[in-house]
Amino acid sequence: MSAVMATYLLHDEKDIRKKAEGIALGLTVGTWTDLPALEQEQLRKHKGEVVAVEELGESERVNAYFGKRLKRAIVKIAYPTVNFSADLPALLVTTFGKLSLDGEVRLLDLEFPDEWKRQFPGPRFGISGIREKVGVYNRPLLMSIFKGIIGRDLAYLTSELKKQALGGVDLVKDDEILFDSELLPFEKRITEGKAALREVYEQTGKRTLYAVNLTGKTFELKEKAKRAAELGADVLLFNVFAYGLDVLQGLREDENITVPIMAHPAFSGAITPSEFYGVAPSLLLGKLLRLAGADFVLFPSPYGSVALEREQALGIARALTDDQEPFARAFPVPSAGIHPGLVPLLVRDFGLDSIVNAGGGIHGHPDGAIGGGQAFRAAIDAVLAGRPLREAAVENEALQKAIDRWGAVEVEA
Ligand SMILES: CSCCC(=O)C(=O)COP(=O)(O)O
Ligand SMILES: [Mg+2]
Repeated sequence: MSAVMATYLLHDEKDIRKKAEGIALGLTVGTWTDLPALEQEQLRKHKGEVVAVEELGESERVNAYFGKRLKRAIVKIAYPTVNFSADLPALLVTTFGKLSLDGEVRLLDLEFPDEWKRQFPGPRFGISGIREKVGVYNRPLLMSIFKGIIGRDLAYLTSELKKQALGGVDLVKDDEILFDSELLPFEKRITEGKAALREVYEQTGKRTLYAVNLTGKTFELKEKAKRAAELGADVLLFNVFAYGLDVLQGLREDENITVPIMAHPAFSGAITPSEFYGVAPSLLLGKLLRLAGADFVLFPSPYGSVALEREQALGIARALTDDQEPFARAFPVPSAGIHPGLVPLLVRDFGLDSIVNAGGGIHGHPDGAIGGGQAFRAAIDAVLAGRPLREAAVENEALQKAIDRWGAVEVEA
């Protein structure tokens, strides 16, 4: 029988096995033992199965509602795929729909049969396709984020874009809080942004991509994205958790929108952080975003200003890049509060196939965005050459200034 396996963390259930059986039945056929034999036979192929129950110790933290630590157990339940259609809303409602409202229960993972998974698109471009677009194959990519753009005009945007590109970044993205305005209309950001980046390319030979924020009402997004594709947009930034995973998939699958998609984690913090509730980050930001078709996924790094536990951040990156999956690999983009002095940690943890991404760490450089980009590029080169940042900074003024400002973390070889 083809089934999706869900792994949950349950808390403080007096009889965990009974609770697990209740979930498996409640989310599939309803009652079971009270049914006549014939009905049981008819419903057998639809019935959820409790596959494992493993009791653990107490929770790490005190639960705010109960005011105490809670007993925990891992429970695995198999849901027959015959019960639901091959789309993410059906999957989520089956495995964690009303269950997400039912006390201290957290969804840790979903495992899919291969043939079921293959009904999803995965990233259109993935890591290798994006590398081809920027022509960079041998190092982590560098991305900067527009800051201080709200309330400015197109002339300001393009001059800031040029500075970031001149600093040597591979991509520049809109901040996720930049929405369309009269001063900064969507289509003009694409066309004028492209022209600005072409100028820099002609001057330096360095190609830089611009990720424009695709925003607005859900049912207008596709037309807007199609127009972006016609205008030659490089990348679409997308606040996927404000819209839903299925909207991302809809954009990815549209053959008139052959533009890479960069998923931003805004709003996912409403779902992932609790030890007791919600969905594990590796599943939501890793496995499901890749399944739905994100080419890049931003998430909080373990070191910056909005930190995620290291194991959780690594779990997201693993889910995005695991080469056993039948999908293109997606770029992990650990973000928030990143400065050049953190590059050794980022490369140690996320490797070459990742993106170093910074807003304040680029624009806050004493020499502005050009110096910021140069400092990051020098830091990346130093780490790949196995050199301590402070040693490399002796020959690189931009890196030295960044270290003077933010410090540097060295990592044991
Ligand atoms: C929480 S991951 C997204 C990071 C982000 O959107 C951002 O603007 C980071 O900016 P910073 O100045 O902290 O690099
Ligand atoms: Mg941001």
